[in-house]
Amino acid sequence: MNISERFKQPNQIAILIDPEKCQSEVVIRNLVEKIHFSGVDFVFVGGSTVSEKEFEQTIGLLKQLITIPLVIFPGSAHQVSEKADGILLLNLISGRNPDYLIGHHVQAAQKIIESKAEVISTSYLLIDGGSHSSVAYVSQTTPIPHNQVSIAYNTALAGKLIGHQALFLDAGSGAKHAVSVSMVIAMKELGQPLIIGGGVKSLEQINTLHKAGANVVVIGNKIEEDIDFLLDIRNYIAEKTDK
Ligand SMILES: CC(C)=CCC/C(C)=C/CC/C(C)=C/CC/C(C)=C/COP(=O)(O)OP(=O)(O)O
Ligand SMILES: O=P(O)(O)OC[C@@H](O)CO
Ligand SMILES: [Mg+2]
Repeated sequence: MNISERFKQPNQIAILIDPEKCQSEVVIRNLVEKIHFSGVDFVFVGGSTVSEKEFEQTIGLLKQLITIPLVIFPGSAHQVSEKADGILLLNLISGRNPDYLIGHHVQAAQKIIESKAEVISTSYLLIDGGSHSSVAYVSQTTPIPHNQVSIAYNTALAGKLIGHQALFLDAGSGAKHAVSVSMVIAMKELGQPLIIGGGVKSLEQINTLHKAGANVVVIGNKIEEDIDFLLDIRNYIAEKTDK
């Protein structure tokens, strides 16, 4: 099954590895071992302020170690690699910065074709999560207010009409509040694979987002703070599979 087909499955989890924060080989090996044991569905790799060298080192090692789909979640054109299985070709359509609507894409286009990674064109909406996120800062864009479901819906609808294959709502790394259940439920109507991230720190939140219709819940910071959360995730996945 290719990645865009996999994204349509329910109740999935992706772990985000930010190369900027994961430089030691020992740390990465240990993390990958726990990720495999946990049974999560994807590893996403990317960050808003990653250097090319950090990115290349991390993706090179991950490619050797990872047995589940490795998907690039790039913050800039230099985060493209032939070593990944897929790449989220993000369009930051909650913002109005042309660099994040088409600029980085032009810079990356040749490298993406050469990489042969599966390209998943993705509407990327930044939703206010109660703290100023790195993505908002780097992209110099303003997130959609947390409770403005109709603005988010119309933005995502435009992305779907443009032809994007997936929809990613991100409250921003380390958000105080994850994307709301009412926003997730509203977005489900669009019938696109729905990826939700930012500020998810508990199994309860994962479960609530899954029940609301998120196909993929992305966890970044929580694993950086507490790697053993992957054991809790393992139990969560086992329980879901039993049902
Ligand atoms: C077309 C290509 C190849 C790149 C541009 C892609 C676009 C439009 C990106 C959107 C904006 C952006 C900067 C996204 C970065 C996404 C990401 C991986 C965020 C998570 O990590 P950090 O924001 O680094 O989190 P921390 O602040 O915790 O380090
Ligand atoms: O680090 P956290 O808060 O889990 O966020 C993950 C990701 O969606 C950020 O772009
Ligand atoms: Mg970062």
